[in-house]
Amino acid sequence: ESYQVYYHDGYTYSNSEMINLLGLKKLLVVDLQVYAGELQRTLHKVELAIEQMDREVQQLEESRVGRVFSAIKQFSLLRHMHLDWPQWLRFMRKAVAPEWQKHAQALRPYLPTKVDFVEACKAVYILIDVYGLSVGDFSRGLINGKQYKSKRFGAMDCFALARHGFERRYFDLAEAWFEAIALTSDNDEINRVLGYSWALVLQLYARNLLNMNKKELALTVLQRASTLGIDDQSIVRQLELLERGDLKPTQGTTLLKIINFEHYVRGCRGLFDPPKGLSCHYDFHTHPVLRLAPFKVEPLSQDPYIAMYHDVIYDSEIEELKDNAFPDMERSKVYTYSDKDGKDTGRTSMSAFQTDHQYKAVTKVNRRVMHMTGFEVLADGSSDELLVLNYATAAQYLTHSDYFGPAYSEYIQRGDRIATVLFYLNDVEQGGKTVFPRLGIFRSPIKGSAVVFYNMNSSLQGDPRTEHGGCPVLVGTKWAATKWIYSAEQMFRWPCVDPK
Ligand SMILES: O=C(O)CCC(=O)C(=O)O
Ligand SMILES: [Fe+2]
Repeated sequence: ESYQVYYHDGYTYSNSEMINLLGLKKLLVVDLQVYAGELQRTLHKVELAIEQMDREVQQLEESRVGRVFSAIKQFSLLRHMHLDWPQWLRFMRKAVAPEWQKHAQALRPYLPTKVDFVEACKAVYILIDVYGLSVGDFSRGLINGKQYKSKRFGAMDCFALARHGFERRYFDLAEAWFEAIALTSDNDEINRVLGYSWALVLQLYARNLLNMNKKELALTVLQRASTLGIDDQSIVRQLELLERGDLKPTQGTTLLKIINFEHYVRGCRGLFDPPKGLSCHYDFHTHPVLRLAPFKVEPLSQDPYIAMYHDVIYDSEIEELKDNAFPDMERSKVYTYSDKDGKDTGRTSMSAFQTDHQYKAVTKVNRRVMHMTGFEVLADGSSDELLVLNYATAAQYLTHSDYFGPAYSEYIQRGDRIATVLFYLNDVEQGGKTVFPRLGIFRSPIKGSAVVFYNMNSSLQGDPRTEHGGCPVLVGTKWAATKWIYSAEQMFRWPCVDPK
């Protein structure tokens, strides 16, 4: 079995990149195994030598008591100390399995960077914040009342997340993560091998408590250190400083509050009321083929027009789209932000554009978009290529608009994104809703359905009410496909709308 390691700009929290990371881990474990084997053989040799030296020391000890060292013993000791010991000193400095160490070191550039790691921490914090989860429950795999067996954080995970919160001054959530460490079943892990110490954990925990103005509790935590058998000078010092009142609390903060964050969160939690006064209907008219097979349309909003279309993409097409897109998926970009590579923490999905005619499913889906909307999508510049998306657990697309506005460089030729068709390619176990915060509308993904919405008003200006987002996936993964349709080509297809 061989594993290929791909190097690219960072690891997103995503299925395809986790597969790469797993491959890397397997390679490194092999290196470490060989290293361990060599270490064991070396250890065995050293132990044999120690045994022998111990025996010699015993015999020399007897000579010392009698104060008679035979000429042989004298010579042998002198030779050993002069010739053997420099060898042993050299031996101790020598690397074990150096070529395997070199191999492992060479893989270092492929390890996730600080940026990747911070983004992963952020993703967890966003999940907790958006869904209002209890850190204690979440860390043990209890999510909205459902116990997930394989989803448990270890002590090191909880500590890393606590530290992230502490460093970013999210003291309340950090406290919950510090507490979660105690709930893990492997909390002896800290202190082992890599030199993390309980002393450090307790100090940061106490500091965090102080910042939350819980000085008494902070003192208790530090005092507990000695009963836990932790003997560390820095704890004693911190205790003194705290008792003397020399440590002052730092002001905390909360997670970034984006525009309409409150509404976004309400939508993601499914707390909006269902739309009123709209009823489902069959669409027989948008295209002649619909007379035979009408679409099932569930309107969500009349103005701006938003509707859910049911059973508009077949399972076989879905499989074809996913299979073809998966190997080409890259971190999704955001074009309207100034960030130069387009990578944005607000959009953490992976995606790949699929050219029309690249394979049958794309052609069929594009044609269906035309039947659903009555818009042209195949003519040059009339739409973006179909974008197949995968949101891993915790991935999301924060609130945004799909239109660009007049500053868009191709505004004159292409117009703007008049409509969006978003196909759902699977059911998501928990989370992953599409939310329109300003309109109080949300929808959970349903495999085979699509949301269709018009982004522009009847005078062809971007309609800010169409602002929407893809909520973080809480459990499972989310597959979707987006078709963005541009206005210029639709000149004669734009439905007449009653200006009210
Ligand atoms: O994934 C979602 O629910 C939203 C996707 C979206 O907004 C887009 O692709 O433009
Ligand atoms: Fe969008």
